Amino acid sequence: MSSVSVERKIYVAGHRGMVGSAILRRLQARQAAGERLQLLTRSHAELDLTDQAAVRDFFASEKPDVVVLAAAKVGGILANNNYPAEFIYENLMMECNLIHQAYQAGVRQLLFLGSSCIYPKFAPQPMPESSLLTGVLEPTNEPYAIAKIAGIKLCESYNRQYGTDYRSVMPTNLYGPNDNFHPSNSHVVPAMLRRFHEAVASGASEVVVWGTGTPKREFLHVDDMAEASLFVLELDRASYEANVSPMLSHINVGTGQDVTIRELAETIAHITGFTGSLRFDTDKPDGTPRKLMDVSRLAAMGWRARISLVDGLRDAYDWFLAHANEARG
Ligand SMILES: NC(=O)C1=CN([C@@H]2O[C@H](COP(=O)(O)OP(=O)(O)OC[C@H]3O[C@@H](n4cnc5c(N)ncnc54)[C@H](OP(=O)(O)O)[C@@H]3O)[C@@H](O)[C@H]2O)C=CC1
Ligand SMILES: C[C@H]1O[C@H](OP(=O)(O)OP(=O)(O)OC[C@H]2O[C@@H](n3cnc4c(=O)[nH]c(N)nc43)[C@H](O)[C@@H]2O)[C@@H](O)[C@@H](O)C1=O
Repeated sequence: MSSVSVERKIYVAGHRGMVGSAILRRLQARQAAGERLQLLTRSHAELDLTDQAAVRDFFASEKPDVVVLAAAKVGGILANNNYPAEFIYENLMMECNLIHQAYQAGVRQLLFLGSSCIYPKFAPQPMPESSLLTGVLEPTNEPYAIAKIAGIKLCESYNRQYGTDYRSVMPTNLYGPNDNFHPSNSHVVPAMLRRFHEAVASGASEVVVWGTGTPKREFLHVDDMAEASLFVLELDRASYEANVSPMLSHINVGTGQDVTIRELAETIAHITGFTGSLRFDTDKPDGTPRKLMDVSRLAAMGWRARISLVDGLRDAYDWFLAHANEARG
């Protein structure tokens, strides 16, 4: 007897962003290999996800089976600190609209992307999922973190009350193709790739690095993140539920290894060919001293990161060189 697979209609929200585009690339590759998938996307200009009525109409007419929520107001430490109202308002609105309207339209499965900044500033290291809501948050990104925590709790609440299958992954700091290379609003990896590249091009003898250089961060290449996202989304429900609980259902995604910001700067100097000196601008915030993910929950489910930091940074830099004119920022 031949089995006929049912075509799934998957809506990737935020498909033009770094993570959404990486997830879309993987899904398109599977589609090209013959998998029965219908991929649904809308740019920000076509559908403003903070607009409740527009999101309601979109879900009512398109009725996707699965939603990947990779759209968000995103930025580095300074952007979070400078625009707290935008970070809390836009993220809460997008999450409420998408999760509620997905439920209303009968969406079976949804994957919400949060962030490692949901954990307390001084959480135990590495940070297990259970450290959520056990302490005070890092002030530079508290509004964004509160919105991300609300996203987790929205998914859990709809699951508990309505029996939906809405899952959450918490990525560590990400980087890779399609990143935002804005000089001041971006995250540290794209900011440094650009700044060191420009220093080499201009013959500058010094590059400024924000903060003291002592904070530690864990970095995951976006292709690993895309793979992990689809891995979690597609785990059968019994396996997923065996590893989570209804009120602690999110899953950390990372490499389980971190480096200091100084070490990151030295590695990026090497990759870009910068041989001058580093100057640490201690007027800029350090943020959380350390945020290393405990990735044992995801490892127990069967997924591990594959791309090393050096290989991943080279790939991101190659992408930047090839797309210098069109890169965001
Ligand atoms: N980058 C990182 O280091 C990390 C990211 N994450 C999370 O991963 C997810 C994806 O992040 P990332 O890909 O880096 O972010 P990007 O900024 O690269 O992409 C975000 C996407 O969301 C879209 N978007 C933003 N606002 C709206 C809106 N009002 N309506 C419709 N679309 C909108 C953007 O469109 P447009 O650009 O046109 O506005 C963009 O396509 C987010 O949830 C983020 O919080 C978590 C941890 C680390
Ligand atoms: C993903 C994560 O991203 C943010 O938190 P963050 O981890 O602090 O991320 P960041 O990449 O901006 O900085 C990491 C470290 O690097 C240092 N640093 C040095 N030089 C530059 C620099 O040139 N740019 C930036 N941005 N940082 C620099 C910087 O001072 C800090 O010590 C939040 O949005 C948070 O909400 C979130 O989710």
